[in-house]
Amino acid sequence: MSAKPASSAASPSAPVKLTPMMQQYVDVKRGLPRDTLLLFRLGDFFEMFNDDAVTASKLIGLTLTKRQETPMCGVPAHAADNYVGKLLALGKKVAICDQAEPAKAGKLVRRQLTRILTPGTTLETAQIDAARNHYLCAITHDKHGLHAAWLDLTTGEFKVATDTRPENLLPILTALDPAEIVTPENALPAWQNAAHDHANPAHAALAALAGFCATRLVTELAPYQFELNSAPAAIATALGVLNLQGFGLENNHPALGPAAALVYYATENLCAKPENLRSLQEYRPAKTLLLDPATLRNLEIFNSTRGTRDGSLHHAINRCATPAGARLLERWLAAPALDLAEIHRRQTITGELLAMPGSLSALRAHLQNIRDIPRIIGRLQNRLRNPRELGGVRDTLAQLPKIHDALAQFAPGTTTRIQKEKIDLLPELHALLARALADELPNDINEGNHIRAGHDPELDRLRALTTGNKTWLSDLERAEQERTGIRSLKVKYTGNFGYYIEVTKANLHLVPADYIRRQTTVGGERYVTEALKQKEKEIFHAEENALARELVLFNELVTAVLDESIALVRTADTLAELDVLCGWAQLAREWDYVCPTIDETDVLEITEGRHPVVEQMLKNPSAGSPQTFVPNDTQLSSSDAQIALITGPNMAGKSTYIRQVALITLMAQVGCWVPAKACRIGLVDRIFSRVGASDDLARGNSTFMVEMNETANILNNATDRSLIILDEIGRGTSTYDGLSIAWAVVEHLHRDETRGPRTLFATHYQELTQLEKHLPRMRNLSVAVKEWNDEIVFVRRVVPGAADRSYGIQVARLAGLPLTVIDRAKTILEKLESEDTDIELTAPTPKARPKKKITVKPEDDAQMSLL
Ligand SMILES: Nc1ncnc2c1ncn2[C@@H]1O[C@H](COP(=O)(O)OP(=O)(O)OP(=O)(O)O)[C@@H](O)[C@H]1O
Repeated sequence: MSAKPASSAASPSAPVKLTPMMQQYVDVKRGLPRDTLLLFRLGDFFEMFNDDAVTASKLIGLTLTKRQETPMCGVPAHAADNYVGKLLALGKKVAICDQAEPAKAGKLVRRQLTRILTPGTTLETAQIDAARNHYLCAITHDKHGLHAAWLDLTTGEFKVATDTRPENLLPILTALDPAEIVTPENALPAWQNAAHDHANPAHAALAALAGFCATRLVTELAPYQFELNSAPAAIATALGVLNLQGFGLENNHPALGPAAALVYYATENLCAKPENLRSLQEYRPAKTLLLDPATLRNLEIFNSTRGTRDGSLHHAINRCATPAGARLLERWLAAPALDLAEIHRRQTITGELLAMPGSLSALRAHLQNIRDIPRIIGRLQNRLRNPRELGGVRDTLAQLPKIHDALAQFAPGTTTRIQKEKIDLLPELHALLARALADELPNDINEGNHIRAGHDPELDRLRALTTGNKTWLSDLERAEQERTGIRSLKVKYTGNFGYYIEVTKANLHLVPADYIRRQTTVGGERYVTEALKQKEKEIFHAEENALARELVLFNELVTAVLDESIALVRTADTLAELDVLCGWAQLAREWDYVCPTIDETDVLEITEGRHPVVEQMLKNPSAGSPQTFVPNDTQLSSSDAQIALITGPNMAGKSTYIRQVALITLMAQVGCWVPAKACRIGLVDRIFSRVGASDDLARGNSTFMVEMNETANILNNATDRSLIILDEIGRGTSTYDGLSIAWAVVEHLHRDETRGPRTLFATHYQELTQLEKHLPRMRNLSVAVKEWNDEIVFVRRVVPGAADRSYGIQVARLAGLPLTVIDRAKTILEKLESEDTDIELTAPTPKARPKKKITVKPEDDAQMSLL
């Protein structure tokens, strides 16, 4: 970790002599990085001191107190997870220092740092979203390109990637949405500086890289942690292998540097080697459909523009019953494989599931009861152990035979049935857990009572002692009541006092001589006897012994589960896949989806396509009555109808149409069925989009600059296999500049004689429609509206041919603009459209008169004359 020492816990101005406990605190704190808050266990609380206490109290509203001038605040130990979760969500790092032995009166308890929780390395259930992957990512950049590694510590997924062009890796990194990024010290400021240096040929890529880091928590490590020389050995040790050749990785793979940094950082934070790393895979951009960062955002793949999951594509096509399924769907959408066989396999399974609705619903019902095995195993392997996790394994294993039976309903030989072979029932492990674990399981191992009676004779014996002793106590109470004649006499227990006999004031004169007085209370006196003291020792001893025995048995069960971890995780992976595909089958049934044909051709043909998200929203609106989505066709091909230029009134449905084509393409390429009557798509290598206005003022980029950056990225990186959707390019500047840019962009996309990227271009620049005559692979489409009494009715139909006008004023009226403004706009429009340019001005006088026409000399450019 960046070895910046923490500020001393003691105030520098007052070199006070510290108590032994505070000295212990200061010693732990001194070893931590400066930005880490230390939670220090004191009995039932975790306390924070000094600056940490001030910071945390402000951030999460804890009450700040002072003890001997030391600011402090605390959280109850049993609720610490929630408070830590809040701090992590705010981008803080939290170190946990726990008691390493039971507290004994008058003796300083030994304490030790048990783990450092950071947004990217925490494993606690309360601190992570069950339905989302949780990545920690490390990146370096040098003259050979961008090198990255990412790790989901909750499941052990570990990958590396390298590319000479950062823009080829930023799509996947953005899609992974890491909770924390690790970089070498000072790398980020260098990228930020280079990003502003336009003379630097890599400046655009570095700007994008700096932009990717800007919104995330970045942790800096010393550059030597990224050293390539020592990396392979360090990684091999973490993975428990001799070398990395088995993973197809050469020792000089430049992403091993970042991978080694991740291993180091994870080890530091877990305060132990991460035990759930098993393999390291290489991600290759050329093998996946790339979705640019802008496209992920614009097409609302994982989050809607409002920042919610609701309204995203992931949300619309996620019908998973388990969190592991939802996470797999997220991974599939982040990196759709360009692998026809794999796409067809998923499509086929979906079809087979869909064909047997009864078996499908049975299967889904059983999947509902599956617990999150990959994360349970991850926590067990990394020392986060509690009885409920084991219960999760038991309950999941109990479901497997039912899932097996449900899969057996499908015809032998079907791909669906093949999944059955991949499910390991692990009957012995299930029998052991079912026999050993109690029905109701506590979350805290120290509560005991998680082992079922009858599983272990020794535990049963110890428990009988405890119960026997408790009976002895009630017998004692009765006997003493009789002996003393005090009917209100009670034998009681408190945590800090132990067992005692309580006698009320009125009866004190009846207390026998052998009672030893221990305490006076408001209502009476508390006594002990020699026999009671003796019994107390026995009880404590028996309880302690029973708990210790339970711990031994619990650890044996954990070992038994971890011995099968590979089979368990493999089975869990199969179940997650089945879950996604069952969900898709359900989705296809609910929304009448079709299985698309995916091949190597260059076409994109959709019959009666619908927007998967808008369709669902219209049907189930949060307010108002349900509406039906109007389907539309699409015919594109890189060698024929390559560019579709879509014109039409505002609000007609242009944006919806072009987005629906992109979303259907993405869905088809992850293997999902699609909202259409028929669909055929030649594999797409990248989906680009330039949609709507967004600015990046914080990083000094105006709306127009962002638009042009995104357009530049498209023109520089699109191939014949790409799909491009462009929405109103050039809108962010003056009309003529914008029109000229849009014009040139269309020409550029059409520049190759024979083929080009399949493109949908929505625009209000009516003038562009004339390009159809000159660009053979361009087609005009428009979204039809009906006109009635100077009003328009949206019919949402995409038809061949250009729109005749924009109907902007009619739409403005629908939007509620004052009628005076509408009337005035109409007058101006009529004048602008007529030969008469003399517009009578109303106050206040505009500074410039609107120009009416573009005047282009015919000799300027043959095509420009079209204007
Ligand atoms: N095919 C359709 N069926 C039903 N409703 C649709 C359809 N297409 C679009 N809509 C509805 O129309 C609204 C406007 O669509 P959209 O934003 O695509 O219009 P637009 O032509 O791009 O408008 P502008 O040019 O003003 O940006 C959408 O919010 C959606 O609710």
